[in-house]
Amino acid sequence: MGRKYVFDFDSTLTRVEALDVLAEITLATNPEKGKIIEEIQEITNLGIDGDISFTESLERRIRLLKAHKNDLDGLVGQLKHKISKSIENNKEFFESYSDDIYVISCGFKEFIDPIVAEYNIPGDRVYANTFDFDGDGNIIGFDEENVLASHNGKIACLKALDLPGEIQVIGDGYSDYVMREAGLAHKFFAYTENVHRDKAADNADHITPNLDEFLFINDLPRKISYPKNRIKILLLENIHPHAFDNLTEDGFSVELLTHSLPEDELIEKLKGVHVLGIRSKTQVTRKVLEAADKLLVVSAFCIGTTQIDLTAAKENGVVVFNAPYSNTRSVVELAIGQIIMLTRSIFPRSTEFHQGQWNKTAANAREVRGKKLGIVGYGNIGKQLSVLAESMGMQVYYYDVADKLALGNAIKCNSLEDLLSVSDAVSLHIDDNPANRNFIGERELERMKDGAILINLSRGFVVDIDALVVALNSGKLSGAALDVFPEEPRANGDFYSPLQGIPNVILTPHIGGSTEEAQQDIANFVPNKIMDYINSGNTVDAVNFPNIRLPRQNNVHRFLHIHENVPGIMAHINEILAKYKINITGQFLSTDSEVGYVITDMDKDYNTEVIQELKAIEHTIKFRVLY
Ligand SMILES: NC(=O)c1ccc[n+]([C@@H]2O[C@H](COP(=O)([O-])OP(=O)(O)OC[C@H]3O[C@@H](n4cnc5c(N)ncnc54)[C@H](O)[C@@H]3O)[C@@H](O)[C@H]2O)c1
Ligand SMILES: O=C(O)CC[C@@H](O)C(=O)O
Repeated sequence: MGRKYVFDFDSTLTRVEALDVLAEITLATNPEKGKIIEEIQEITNLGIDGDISFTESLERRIRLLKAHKNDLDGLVGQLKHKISKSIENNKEFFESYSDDIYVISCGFKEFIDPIVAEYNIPGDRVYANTFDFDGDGNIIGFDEENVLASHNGKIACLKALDLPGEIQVIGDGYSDYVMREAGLAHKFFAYTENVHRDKAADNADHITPNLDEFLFINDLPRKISYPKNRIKILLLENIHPHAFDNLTEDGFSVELLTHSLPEDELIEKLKGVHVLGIRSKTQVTRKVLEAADKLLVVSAFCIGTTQIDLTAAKENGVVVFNAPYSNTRSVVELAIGQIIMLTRSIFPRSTEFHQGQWNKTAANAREVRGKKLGIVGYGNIGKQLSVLAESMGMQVYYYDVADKLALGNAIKCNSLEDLLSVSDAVSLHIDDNPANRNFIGERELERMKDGAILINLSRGFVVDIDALVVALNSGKLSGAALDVFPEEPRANGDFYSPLQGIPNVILTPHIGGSTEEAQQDIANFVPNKIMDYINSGNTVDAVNFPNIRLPRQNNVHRFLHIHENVPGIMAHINEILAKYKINITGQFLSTDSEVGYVITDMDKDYNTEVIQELKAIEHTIKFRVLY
């Protein structure tokens, strides 16, 4: 007398409408294939939404299909590979609840039975239409006596079944919903994993984006403890749409905003959000991190992370990732372009021309070949610039606070002063450490060669802008290119800089890393880090957290425990695990001076009360269960 689960087949158990797949098979060589398939899909949708009678929809489609009995084997073969992802992942539910699961479909038993048999659903619990064949095996129609061939046939079918207990219907179409409307089912779950039909969703008791959510709501056995659609991701600052696609494809609920948000709005928007994605504008302050009680990850879809309070993030158990390499080549290419443009005084010539002036002159126009380029910060960007600049015939000098090996013929300088005094062009590529504020000021500019050029593609606060204005106006420097500024706006619009209007100064709005290639690469790299952490607990490449690379584990449960790094926590965790007689199959610990991160893998069967005890350990920051 327990609960019964009534599943639809097409677009619910499978990702597709089976007759559409059959059409692809039977019309493979038909020159009108595209048109006919479109027509079939239109008719399917009209039938599903109840806009034409189902019988009519079926008759019209079968006529267009021109299918043969032999085509059905091919169809079944293809459908086996088109089972909905979350259905495939939750075979355990179909095994454990086999006796309570029914399929009521307006499709055909000839292809449904062999598919659902693999999910423990026998043919006698599959209610569907059957084909009529002629003597040569051609499909010429269907059994018109079957109630499922008629309008609202599912209602008649379920009524005739007269199932005891609570009945829950899971389907994507209006014909599934009507069983609930007719009072024959207790609940209707609109299944939107493959298709979102407004009419079904609007009338549903629950919208279930996958089977995980359905099983979670009903507390049924399932592959993952917490459905991914419940994990909310907020992406700000116009992050490349590939990131949205990658994360939604993995099942997360993602919201994409084009701009950054100020502190108060961010706090409000982060309510219930588990992952925040930003670029360089959004300030993720301590106040934001302390208010965001659900937040697990902040991801910088760029290199710099000083916009995030990394210490506060760590103290709140929030892991921070970035993309340290993806946009480096784009920055280097821009730097090369700027070195050439400034050395040739191209921008003044271009500006004059735009104003109607033809000024053909060689004054202040030089080749870069043989000139000396001083690179400050010989990291991922500085080193690549070194190689490209050398290949253009420049002599490269570099200075870095860390000991860095020279690439090619580059010459290491022992002090910044040495580099400044020798370079015709100085390019800044130091990191965003706050100690680098006003790194280049009046004194450093004074040390530069007369007529040299300065390029800053690192961080705005690194250069004292007022001092630079003086150096440019006095002719001490012959040009400059700036892509980054001490204060940058949150969104596109008006912007003022005292550098505006000074000749031979190239100003760009922080676009060093803004190329299609870089943004696409970031949109693949960072979501992988997010998914790796959320799905398995990996913190490899986290910028503020002890790094753990976990082995892939099958058929285990995983506890993730983040705590303040004080003595005795590990022992305490293991005491509790021992008390509950938990069979540990793997345990990993990584700490830094502030936090400890312990991952424990264990056999699947355990007393869930252990979770409350582990959460209650003093100094616990965050606790998660994965399986
Ligand atoms: N304009 C853009 O759109 C854009 C795009 C990407 C990166 N960036 C910025 O470019 C900078 C460099 O990026 P990266 O990936 O090469 O970083 P990186 O960390 O690989 O390299 C930075 C190097 O600077 C050195 N350094 C730091 N402070 C120094 C100092 N005071 N004196 C000398 N050397 C110092 C470090 O030791 C390191 O080797 C970062 O600030 C980054 O945020 C800007
Ligand atoms: O794309 C951005 O917003 C920032 C680019 C750059 O400054 C970085 O830190 O990678």
